Amino acid sequence: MTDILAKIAAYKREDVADRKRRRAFAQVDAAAKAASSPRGFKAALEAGHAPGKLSLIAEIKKASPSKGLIRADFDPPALARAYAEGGAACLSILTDGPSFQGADGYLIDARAAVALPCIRKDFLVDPWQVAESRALGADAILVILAMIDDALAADLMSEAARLGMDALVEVHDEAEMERAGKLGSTLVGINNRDLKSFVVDLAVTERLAAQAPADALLVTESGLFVHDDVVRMEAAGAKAMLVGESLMRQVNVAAATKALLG
Ligand SMILES: O=P(O)(O)OC[C@@H](O)[C@@H](O)c1c[nH]c2ccccc12
Repeated sequence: MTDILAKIAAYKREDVADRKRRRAFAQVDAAAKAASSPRGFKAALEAGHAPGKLSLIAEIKKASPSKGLIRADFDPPALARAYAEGGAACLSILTDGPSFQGADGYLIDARAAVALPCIRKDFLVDPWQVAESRALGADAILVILAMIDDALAADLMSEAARLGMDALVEVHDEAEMERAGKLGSTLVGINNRDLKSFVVDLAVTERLAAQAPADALLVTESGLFVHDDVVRMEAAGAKAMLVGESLMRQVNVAAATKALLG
């Protein structure tokens, strides 16, 4: 059986080919350059952490392949405002439709509702998508090393830099952490979830943090539910955290965000 990442990569390549047929690169690039200025995603994470406090990237996610529907009452601008009120430093917005019930419009609408920097949470397999992300207003992109080779990762990162965006380079094991270092990543996310098996284990961050590039800002991703998890991840060396499900399941998202931050 092919894993979910391979399946997603296959439909993304088709989707990008289709989008490229409908829109020339020059058009996307012009839209990227005309978009609202990047808000400084990494800078906001740096400014937001202190001893005893991790910066929060709060995720707007309706559904996922591992959990199915997570939140039925789904209003991205209202969620963005609740996260901002709760103390998030940045937002993450899923734009992938087939697996996460996301949409490009959710990024546009959530970002317009707040002043926080936003990362487009999607699966990038072509530099064309980086300019598209900026055109949608994204302040950062996600580079999932489990999905692509180093040459493509380097292309995505340089395209992000060209457009003034940060790149969050996501790793899940030692080999990927080594690749992140060689790529010169300064914003590294350790995903506690194995995207192939969906197994989540906070010990992944504890195991890999020590191997992170010395000058990188370390983000722990996935599977954080309570403040004790946050304390544990800070002790492991994380400076920021990416949290979706546990906050998306709450009725009062602002209060839950404050409680998680402690
Ligand atoms: O909902 P969680 O367990 O708090 O996880 C959030 C985030 O880390 C997760 O959505 C994520 C991390 N990397 C990804 C890559 C693609 C899609 C989703 C993700």
